[in-house]
Amino acid sequence: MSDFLHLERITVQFAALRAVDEVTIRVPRGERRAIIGPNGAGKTTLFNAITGVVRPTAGRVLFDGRDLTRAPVHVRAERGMSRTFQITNLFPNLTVAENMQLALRGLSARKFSLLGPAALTPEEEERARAALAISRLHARHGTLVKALSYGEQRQLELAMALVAQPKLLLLDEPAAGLSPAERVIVSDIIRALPRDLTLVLIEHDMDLVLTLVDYVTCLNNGKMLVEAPPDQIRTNSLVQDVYLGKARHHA
Ligand SMILES: Nc1ncnc2c1ncn2[C@@H]1O[C@H](COP(=O)(O)OP(=O)(O)OP(=O)(O)O)[C@@H](O)[C@H]1O
Repeated sequence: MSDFLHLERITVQFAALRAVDEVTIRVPRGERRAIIGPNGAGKTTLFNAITGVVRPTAGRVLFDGRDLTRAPVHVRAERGMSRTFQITNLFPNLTVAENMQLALRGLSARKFSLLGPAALTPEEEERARAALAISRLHARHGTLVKALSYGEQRQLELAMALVAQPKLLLLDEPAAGLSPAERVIVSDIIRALPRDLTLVLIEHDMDLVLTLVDYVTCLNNGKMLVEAPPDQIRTNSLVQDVYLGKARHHA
């Protein structure tokens, strides 16, 4: 079977720094993949190269049978990529439902209408309802975003990414800044996502991430360090060295 997402020798150079250095990753359809690595390893830059925020200096991004290396962000979104961000991207003075409506507008040609916000079609209503249900926010649809807990705001970001009905969902540190109880909720939500949805996620919390994914790519200094299933990553001496090495460095 051909790879669903194939990053082929991706290099991203910022002046003298190679933030990503000839990284090749193949993710089959339906796989859940984590990208881990210490601070500055190149995880976010690689994510940005996948979604089109950053143009690789060299290499190719192949997705669902197409070469999207030069495609702009919106074309990748149309082809089925959706992502969440580390920083929150919501409208705090609008309700959950209104934020969902704006996410849907962003996907629709009607976003350029001069006639003001048209009502959602029944099909869009159903998509919003389903995305909120998966993200366990269906009971909060009339709540202002600023009245949500931080964890619920992260759940709403997930719902806004899901409403696009993506084929590939990219999650940028979904558990960052969450309390232990909120982490449990978010990881349960991720675990319960449809199995045919391909997931790539960056996460610093190694204990959490290793329970969520099928396969792990560990980067260090922009380079591929190790690729292995979670149980092998836990005991891998190279991975332990880069994490413990950084921990000693920061101590
Ligand atoms: N736009 C940019 N211009 C210059 N250097 C950059 C830029 N973006 C990232 N870098 C550098 O590239 C390297 C990789 O950064 P990146 O944010 O991809 O790492 P990361 O693994 O996501 O780190 P963290 O876990 O801290 O978020 C770092 O040295 C960073 O300072």
